[in-house]
Amino acid sequence: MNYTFKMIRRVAGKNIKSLYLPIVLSCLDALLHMGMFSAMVLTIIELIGGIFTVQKLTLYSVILVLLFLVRAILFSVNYTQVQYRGADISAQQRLALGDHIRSLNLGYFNKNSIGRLMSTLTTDITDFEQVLTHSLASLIKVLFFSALALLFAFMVSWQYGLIATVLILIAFPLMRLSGAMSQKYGGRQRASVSRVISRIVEYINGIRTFKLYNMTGEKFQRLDDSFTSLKKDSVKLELSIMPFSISFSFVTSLILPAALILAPALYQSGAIDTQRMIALLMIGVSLSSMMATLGSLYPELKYLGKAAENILQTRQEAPLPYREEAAQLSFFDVIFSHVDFAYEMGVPVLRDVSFSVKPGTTTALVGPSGSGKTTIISLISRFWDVSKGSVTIGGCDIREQSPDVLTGKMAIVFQDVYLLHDTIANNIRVGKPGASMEEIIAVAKAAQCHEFISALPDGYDTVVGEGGNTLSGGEKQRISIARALIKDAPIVLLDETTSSLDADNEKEIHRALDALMKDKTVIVIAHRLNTIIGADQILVLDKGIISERGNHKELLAQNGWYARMISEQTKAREWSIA
Ligand SMILES: Nc1ncnc2c1ncn2[C@@H]1O[C@H](COP(=O)(O)OP(=O)(O)OP(=O)(O)O)[C@@H](O)[C@H]1O
Repeated sequence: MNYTFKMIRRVAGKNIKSLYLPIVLSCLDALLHMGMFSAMVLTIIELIGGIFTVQKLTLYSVILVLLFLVRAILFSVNYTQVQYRGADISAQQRLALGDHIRSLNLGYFNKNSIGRLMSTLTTDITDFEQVLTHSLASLIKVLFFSALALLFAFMVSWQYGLIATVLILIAFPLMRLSGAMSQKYGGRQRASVSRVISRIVEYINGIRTFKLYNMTGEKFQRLDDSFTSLKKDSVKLELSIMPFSISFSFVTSLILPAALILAPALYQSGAIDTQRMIALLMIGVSLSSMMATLGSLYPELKYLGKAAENILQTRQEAPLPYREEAAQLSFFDVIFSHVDFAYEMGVPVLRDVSFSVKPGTTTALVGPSGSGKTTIISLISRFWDVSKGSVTIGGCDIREQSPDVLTGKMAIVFQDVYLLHDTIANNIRVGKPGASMEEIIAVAKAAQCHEFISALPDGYDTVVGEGGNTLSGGEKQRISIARALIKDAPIVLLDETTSSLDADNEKEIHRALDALMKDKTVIVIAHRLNTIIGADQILVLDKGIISERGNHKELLAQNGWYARMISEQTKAREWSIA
């Protein structure tokens, strides 16, 4: 239990204070519960003793009603406070985790499935809130009440107190075992839940492909398998806890028969009077019912405590390091010096890459698929850090810069445009939060998308589907260029996408890109070589090495890969025109 408490304390941090009120109120409730219990015992004792009067009946009734009212008030105060604090804690935890996840190296997302992250941000945090606001307080109340009941048992009859203590001591290891099982198999079941979430996300994202290949329904085996394994792990969890829970319940349920046998025996031997006998029986009933609650609460708390462990694991992931007092970026050349990089140890992706890009110039990256072009862009934006060598901007090593500051200086247009499920205006505004409508329309015009946006029934207020599903590829692309334009960042990183567009769209996108690239430090991944003929510098990558460099003319003169590709693409164009 110590471990679970430690985990909860570490995750809760200063939120641990939220526990104080529910715990104090729960203990108070346990005391009042005990008061009601005593009033009932007295009533029964007096009824049996034949000394019950109307005055006493009135007195006990008033006491019981008052205690009931106070408990009801306490309960509603506690309940509303707990709901309020619980929602607050969840929101804080989610925001803090979201912030933390944003600061992590992209390598973290390679190692961890989306399902694991989603279940940490949803189920784990909700479960943690449940621990903090309900389960722990309930556990403490049960323990407090049981301790009081046991104390009374000793006061009424030390023999019964001793028997009840021995039974509880025998039952405790069983309870701990049920908790250990809950922790072990609960962890596996939680991992299964993560896998199911991953598969569902995969299924929804790929629904078009799955339909095309008739892989929907029962045929999407990976989804089915994840459901089956979740079912198995859930059953295993229940079955692993059950023997210990049942044994615990069996041993603790003996507390009541022990009272039923011992109380009359002690009474007959003259060791206790009628009142004590009745009190003993009532204590037996309460104690065994408290133990039954404890038997289910303890493994539940252990299961929920696992959520704290998952949250902590994510929080302990080290963010990208940077120096708080790093020099401010004011000059925006980009220099790669002898850069080596590998996503996985022993699999080099870039080797000894050196080049520089001056402000106001354009450098194009070309080369076969998998040669490392996107990786170069990812290193400039610090999605990853180099393994060897350095990348500097304005003379500063980018590893000293906070990722937020760095990406603030960059406008990035990816091949796969992601638009939020929001209005077109807000999607453009992502580039400059708080931008006015005039600014948005100005950049939309420059990005050649004002016309088609204005033609939509709701214009800039049109809500696009998540990922931008309701727009064409070219339209999404131009909106993403408008978003980059409004950011007006000094460095522009482009993954050019004209290959899948028709001629009109391509022309429009090029006009939009010209506006975006004007006077900036531009690095562009080019798939169609005819689009980069005017670039100041062209770097040809081959298996992570720069194999050719120069401008269009110089590379043609080198008569290497670039010259060959230009001639092939020219031939292909001639054929398509013919
Ligand atoms: N996140 C990743 N984890 C592991 N390996 C990766 C990752 N991203 C890319 N790679 C590998 O690194 C190599 C370079 O990939 P990169 O995407 O930089 O190539 P590229 O030249 O941009 O290719 P393309 O033109 O097809 O987009 C490839 O072998 C690729 O499989």
